[in-house]
Amino acid sequence: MAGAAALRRAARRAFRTLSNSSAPSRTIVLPERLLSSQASPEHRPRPSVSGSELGQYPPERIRNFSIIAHVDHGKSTLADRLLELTGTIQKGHGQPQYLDKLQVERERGITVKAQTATMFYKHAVETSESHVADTPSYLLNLIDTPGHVDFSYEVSRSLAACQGALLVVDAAQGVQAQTIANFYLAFESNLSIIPVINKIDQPTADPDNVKAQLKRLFDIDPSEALLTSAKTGQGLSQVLPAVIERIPCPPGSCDSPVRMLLLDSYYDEYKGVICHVAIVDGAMRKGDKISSAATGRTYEVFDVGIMHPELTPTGVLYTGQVGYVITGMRSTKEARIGDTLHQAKSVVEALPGFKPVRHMVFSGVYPADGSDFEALSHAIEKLTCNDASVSVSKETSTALGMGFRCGFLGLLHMDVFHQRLEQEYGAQVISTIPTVPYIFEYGDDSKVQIENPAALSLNTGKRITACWEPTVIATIIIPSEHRALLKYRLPLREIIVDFYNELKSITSGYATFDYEDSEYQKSDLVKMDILLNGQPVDAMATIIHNQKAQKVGRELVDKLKKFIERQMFEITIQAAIGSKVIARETLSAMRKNVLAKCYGGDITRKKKLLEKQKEGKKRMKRVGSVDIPQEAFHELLKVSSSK
Ligand SMILES: Nc1nc2c(ncn2[C@@H]2O[C@H](COP(=O)(O)OP(=O)(O)OP(=O)(O)O)[C@@H](O)[C@H]2O)c(=O)[nH]1
Repeated sequence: MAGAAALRRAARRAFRTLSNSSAPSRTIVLPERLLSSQASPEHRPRPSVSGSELGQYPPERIRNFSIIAHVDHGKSTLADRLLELTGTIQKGHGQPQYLDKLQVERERGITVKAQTATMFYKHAVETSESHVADTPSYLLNLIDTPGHVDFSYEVSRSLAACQGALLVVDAAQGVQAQTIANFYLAFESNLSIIPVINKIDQPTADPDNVKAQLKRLFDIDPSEALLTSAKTGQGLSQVLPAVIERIPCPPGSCDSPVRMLLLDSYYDEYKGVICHVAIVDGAMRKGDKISSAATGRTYEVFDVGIMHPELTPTGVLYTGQVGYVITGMRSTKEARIGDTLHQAKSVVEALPGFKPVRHMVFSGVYPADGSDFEALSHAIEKLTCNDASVSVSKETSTALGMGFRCGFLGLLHMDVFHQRLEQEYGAQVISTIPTVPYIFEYGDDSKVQIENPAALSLNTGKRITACWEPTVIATIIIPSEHRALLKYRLPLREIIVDFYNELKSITSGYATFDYEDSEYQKSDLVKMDILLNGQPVDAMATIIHNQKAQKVGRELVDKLKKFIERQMFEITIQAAIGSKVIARETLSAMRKNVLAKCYGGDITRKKKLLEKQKEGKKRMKRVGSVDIPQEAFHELLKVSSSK
């Protein structure tokens, strides 16, 4: 039987080899510098903005708005056009979706992180008496948000800094699942919603049909819809006037002590923790002392400014403005998202903050090489500064050593987190089978939430009396000629793998899907262990429905047999529930006498062959008795969740 350490080393190396060989090559795209001597004056970005300039924008001349939509309906492209229109970035800056700054966003073509940009815009107003055009200047804060359901937490946080939202809908696809979800997020936050029917340049665009959908589903007056093409620029000139005329200015008292909402934070290697804030009352200046309502700690304001669209120091931020502040915070544990920062020593009422995040999917994250644990720990700490919606706690696996149990908002979020760990911090990781949080109740009425199946001990002497699993309310839109909108309650476990892909494939890519978390439901669940040569591989334990266990167990061992390489000795692969083995496969040994064909006494040739055999032994030692490629975990999950 292989020792735990050997098993651990084996698993790590096998994962690393596989992940290296299967990793697609990636191109690093770095944001271009904006300033260009070629830019025409109206398109040249402002190199700096002074505090006195900012002081010319009282709340009445400020509008804070988000762009929300279903995935790919054109939010980031529309944001580009608005940034160009206001001269915030140079026209044809050569980098589409400018606000999608992360490498992972550029590679996947999706927004995962909400981004704010401050724009200055002169608004022409016709006065009723003289018809003379007046052009007061406005300060507009635009927040581009992600469309994918996993990142709706980013959307709801962004909306807290806004009084209005542009609800972008693709003119050909019409209202989709996330259009509905995002509409309700904005509606429940009491925001003024401006419908923007985008992509009207497409041959299949049908804006009238989309207007009818907006009326039917959200009671939006068709005359309120703006028709645009973020691609050709058609209709874009109406967007910012509508923002100014239809979205209210931010509330707040200019004369009160400063009070602001901490919207987001991230870690910069050179500057430390950078907090994005929305100033609700008063003003914040460089050198001021501010306190956190959550921790009570006081900090000095080292730098303050706006995102224009890069960090632009202004020395001050006034009521209603959105910008950044750099203090002496050392980690984002100090910068709690949703916290109220306020003038030190003043007593202020804390702002409502945000709903706590609910983690839908948990998975173990381990260093591919055990000696990299400290480096991985550092990388995770820095990345969670940038993505505070991930929960992290240390855990130890017999198979994989020391690592972390991380909670994510969904599978895409998990994937993106792993990719960012690799790309931004050079960490090579092994992730275990994602699982959902189950609740188990014991005979003594105690309950335990299980985020790692291996942690469910059946030998506590306590009898499990009930189990619950999380469910979601899924919304599926099938744009067939009858345009069906389906709503189902589904176990969360059933949708975390492949559900979306399968839905897309059976509807030829037309169906869209969104879900919101719902309550826990009672379920008949069991823990299934996978044993290799009699030793349970904790990282492969799963919790599944009892009635599926037999079938899934058989398929799991079958799959593993295909993944595990033959060794110099026999390997048994078993699936077991408690002490009962429900499926078993045997991988026969591979035998070879390397010197069998070596006649005569050529010692160098013999040596070579023996060296080669040593290599083989090394691999055997390395493997212990098990070779588990990373993909095996995902394949195993597919088996266990799709039956
Ligand atoms: N034809 C046409 N294509 C557009 C228009 N606006 C955006 N697109 C294209 O639609 C695709 C998606 O655009 P994005 O701006 O990335 O969409 P998004 O809503 O920000 O996407 P997520 O951030 O992933 O939710 C890109 O290929 C754009 O070039 C438009 O008005 N007309």
